[in-house]
Amino acid sequence: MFIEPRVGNGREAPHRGWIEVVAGSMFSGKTEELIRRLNRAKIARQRVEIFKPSLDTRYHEHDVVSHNATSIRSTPVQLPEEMLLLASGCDVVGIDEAQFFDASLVDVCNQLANQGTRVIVAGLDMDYTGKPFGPMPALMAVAEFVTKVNAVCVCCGEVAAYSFRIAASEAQVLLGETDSYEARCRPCFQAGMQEKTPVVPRPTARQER
Ligand SMILES: Nc1ncnc2c1ncn2[C@@H]1O[C@H](COP(=O)(O)OP(=O)(O)O)[C@@H](O)[C@H]1O
Ligand SMILES: Cc1cn([C@H]2C[C@H](O)[C@@H](COP(=O)(O)O)O2)c(=O)[nH]c1=O
Ligand SMILES: [Zn+2]
Repeated sequence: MFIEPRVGNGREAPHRGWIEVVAGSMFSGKTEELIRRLNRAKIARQRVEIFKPSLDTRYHEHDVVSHNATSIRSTPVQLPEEMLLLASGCDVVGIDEAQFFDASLVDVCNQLANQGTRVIVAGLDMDYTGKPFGPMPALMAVAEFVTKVNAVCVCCGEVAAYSFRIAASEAQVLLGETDSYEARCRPCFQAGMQEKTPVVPRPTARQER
């Protein structure tokens, strides 16, 4: 479990701004962990703002909702820059589904942290092909704290770090849940990807000539 960092060393003015990233596959508990940290900040009477990309309307227009139905009020935004205005005066900013934002999210998070805001970002580290997703790798590089969470493989019960797409689309962005994705461990993900790869017939000796 993530323990909230203490600020300052007692000898100088404490510095409060930093970036935390919660990354992992689908169903790994990223949103639950984000909500847990934000609720604790609220209990500590800190001013909290939560954002999500406006394209993610799967469960609710305004709420961030986990697969386990826990939820928290959020503001959908199209561009990361909108957060700078909307979050002015906040102690803590939470961002869910960060993989859907463009690269400017990294600058925006840095700006917020530099001005003293605690920024907590949750998102998919990899897309359905196993490639790094959107601004997530860059955010993990600049963050002070990175928590990687895993799901349970639906095929074998092992630790699942991959989101395997069972729907037919090859677009990088395809909103969905268990209808379109499965949490899978490395071997089960690889096996599934191999099954998807079309078999190219080997040329016969006659065709090779
Ligand atoms: N394969 C799975 N592995 C782990 N949790 C799962 C799985 N399928 C469904 N869940 C549920 O999803 C919850 C996590 O949801 P959520 O926080 O929304 O994950 P994420 O944001 O990473 O997609 C778990 O507490 C559990 O109830
Ligand atoms: C792997 C993958 C996922 N998506 C979509 C599917 C869901 O709508 C979100 C992830 O939500 P979660 O809170 O992490 O479960 O992302 C996608 O568009 N492309 C992908 O490759
Ligand atoms: Zn498996």
